Amino acid sequence: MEILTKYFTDFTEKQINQFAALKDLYAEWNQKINVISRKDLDNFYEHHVLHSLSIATQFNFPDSYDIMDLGTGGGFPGIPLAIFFPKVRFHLADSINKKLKVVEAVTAAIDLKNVTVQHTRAEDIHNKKFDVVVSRAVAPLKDLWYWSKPLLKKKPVDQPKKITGLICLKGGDLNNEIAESGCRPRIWEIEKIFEEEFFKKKYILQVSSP
Ligand SMILES: C[S@@+](CC[C@H](N)C(=O)[O-])C[C@H]1O[C@@H](n2cnc3c(N)ncnc32)[C@H](O)[C@@H]1O
Repeated sequence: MEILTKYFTDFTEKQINQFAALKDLYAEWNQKINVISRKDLDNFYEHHVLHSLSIATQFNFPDSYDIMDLGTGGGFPGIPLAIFFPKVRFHLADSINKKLKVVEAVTAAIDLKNVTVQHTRAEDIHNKKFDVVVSRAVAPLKDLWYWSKPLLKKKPVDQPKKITGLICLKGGDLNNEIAESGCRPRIWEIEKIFEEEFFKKKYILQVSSP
């Protein structure tokens, strides 16, 4: 937990309690349904929670936002972001239903009211639109953008600064992946935000809505 308060100093008591409860909840649920690797469980707050919250260091989502977490698995980055932005609505979708059982159990246990879940492939959602799609460790940028584009609200012409589009967490050498995607994402190096070794060569990418 200290690694969170090292970088974020304005949590409410409710947020502190919610973040603090996560580790035991995931340790317990992970024995039944594997959503995070055993090794990562030892570094749970750094590898999962802080990594997810890197997005919150660069984007201050307005309360009116609807955000989808595409391929949320056990709830990353969606659950940490939903705790961080308690008035923003988060829709966590995954194609594997049993992982969503973990999301439902965790959100219920910490009384996180701004999260909905959907068992679906992203490409099968046709009746919802979002201000932003977030995603971590799901697919190459090309596929993520292909799936996200129809799910995104159009960028209003009179609000050029509005935060829009696909915001995804990626690692390693991105040159080929970006070239193959045909997108021109904005890129942030997480190692410039958080000093821990884990964040070397990890990036936040944003492709704005058309
Ligand atoms: C490696 S896991 C990552 C889970 C989570 N985002 C995280 O970072 O811990 C990838 C997840 O993406 C989901 N997934 C892959 N393609 C998908 C799609 N087209 N629509 C919805 N979920 C998808 C998989 O079911 C899996 O749970």
